[in-house]
Amino acid sequence: AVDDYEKLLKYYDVHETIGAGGFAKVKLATHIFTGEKVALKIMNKESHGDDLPRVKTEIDAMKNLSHQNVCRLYHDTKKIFMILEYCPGGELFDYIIEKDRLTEDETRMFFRQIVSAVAYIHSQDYAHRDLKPENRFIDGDQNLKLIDFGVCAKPKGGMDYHLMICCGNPAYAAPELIQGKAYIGSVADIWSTGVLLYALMCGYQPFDDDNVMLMYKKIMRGKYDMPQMIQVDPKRRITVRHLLNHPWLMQGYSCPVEWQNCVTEMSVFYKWSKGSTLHLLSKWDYDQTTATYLLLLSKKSHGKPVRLMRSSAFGE
Ligand SMILES: O=C(Nc1ccc2c(c1)CCNCC2)c1ccc(-c2cn[nH]c2)cc1OCc1ccccc1
Repeated sequence: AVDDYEKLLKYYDVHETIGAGGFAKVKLATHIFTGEKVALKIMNKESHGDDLPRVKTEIDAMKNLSHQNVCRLYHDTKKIFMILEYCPGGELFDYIIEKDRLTEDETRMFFRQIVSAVAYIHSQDYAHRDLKPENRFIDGDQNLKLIDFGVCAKPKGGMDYHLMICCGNPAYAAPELIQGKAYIGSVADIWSTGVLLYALMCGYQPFDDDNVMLMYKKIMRGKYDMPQMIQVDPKRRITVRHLLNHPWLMQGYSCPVEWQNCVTEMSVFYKWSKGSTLHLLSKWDYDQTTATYLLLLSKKSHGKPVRLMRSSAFGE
């Protein structure tokens, strides 16, 4: 690990430690060639590397996920050091605490980003399984970034495959998950996202109790009439697709939540498979495909919707 660290110092200036958790500590760093700030996550010695499946799960997942609301992994060295997207806003959890609770408009602004990230990872056949405010960081432009894919699942049999492992924070865990039943990861993610929405709006969790068993009873009871996300019956729970254009989420916005990243947006727009889109892009022919992709990236970096239109519907 020491020589790995030495190698890292050729490319990054490492600064102070800003956070330390169970598995790792996080230091601020600067990527020397670009001058861009990054976060350096260092796995703890004893729990380092591949003998901890969680680290491998997290790194493999982050390598397959590229989205404006998912924290980017830029570089990993043999599962000990991870160079990650810089999120100076810290945890959404702390943000809610210090603001007590958010206005409806601010909640909607954040929640659209939360739903966008969930829709995207589900479209890539990943279920996060530990969605909570602590796993959302705010970057320098008030964008939310989803982190911690340590317990995520990419079921071999696709998203309808039933999972068994019970994981995540009980306060955000779906009823079917805490009952130890076989559950569908993406459906359980919707429950957690519903609990998160409640916490954003109210400043406290819907099902809370110091006694975990009493909390479980509250979760099982459901306690709300006409719920769509914290719906106890997983079969009747709203799907993320229906969330994207839910009236409450559309209020004040002209369009449904964009969840595609640039490649998926292009493949849908051109009606190409993801594979051939990636192939055409990797040729860098500097033809209209290259232009479309680079201009879409530029739109995204300026916080504009990651969307392509056939007609000149963008006005001026
Ligand atoms: O960039 C990150 N954090 C971060 C960077 C700068 C600042 C702050 C925080 C807040 C504290 N004041 C200084 C400004 C940052 C990025 C990615 C990840 C990460 C991605 N997968 N796993 C971890 C973790 C990060 O941090 C952890 C943290 C540190 C202090 C508090 C809150 C959170």
